[in-house]
Amino acid sequence: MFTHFGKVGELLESILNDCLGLPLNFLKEYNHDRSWDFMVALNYYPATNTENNGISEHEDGNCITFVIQDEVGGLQVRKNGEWIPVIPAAGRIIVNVSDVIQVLSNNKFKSATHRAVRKTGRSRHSFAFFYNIQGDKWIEPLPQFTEEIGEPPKYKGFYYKDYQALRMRNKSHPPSRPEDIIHITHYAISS
Ligand SMILES: O=C(O)CCC(=O)C(=O)O
Ligand SMILES: [Fe+2]
Repeated sequence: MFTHFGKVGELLESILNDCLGLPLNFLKEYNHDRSWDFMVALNYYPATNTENNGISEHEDGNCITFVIQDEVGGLQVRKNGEWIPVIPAAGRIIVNVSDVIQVLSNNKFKSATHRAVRKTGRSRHSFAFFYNIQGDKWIEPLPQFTEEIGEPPKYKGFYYKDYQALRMRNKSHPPSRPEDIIHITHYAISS
């Protein structure tokens, strides 16, 4: 299954490549190392009356994420400030664009803001596959979305592993102030 997801990721990446108008196989060649891909199984226990967030609002830090949720549902995506429930259906795979694509495309494609909300009295299970990029890759807005079209870059460049380390630190040493949690905006260039 893991290898199949990697292949589906490559296919989706090639579709994104075309949608972004990049040269043929550009993303495939840029992101050819599959060793940082990973998959997790998630269990969410029934919500209580006081707490129901299975996983709070966030964007994923990788390239493309696949989510498979069970029939209980609960995944929600934010669109124009509203939370839209992702209705579960057998065989359905949800695809989220994540932070690396947002940076490379200089915000042409946005990283999906999503969360999982537990239902009162129901347990929920999901899988997430993170199609990733190797840690030593330098990530910055591509010239096709900046200098070639006269747009300023919206992000400073960074090594992917440094961003991942900062995100891990969010978890191992959660900052007391929510505004100190590291998001991709950490690298944003204010205009
Ligand atoms: O459980 C889900 O439906 C989503 C999980 C998720 O967003 C994540 O692990 O990043
Ligand atoms: Fe996520």
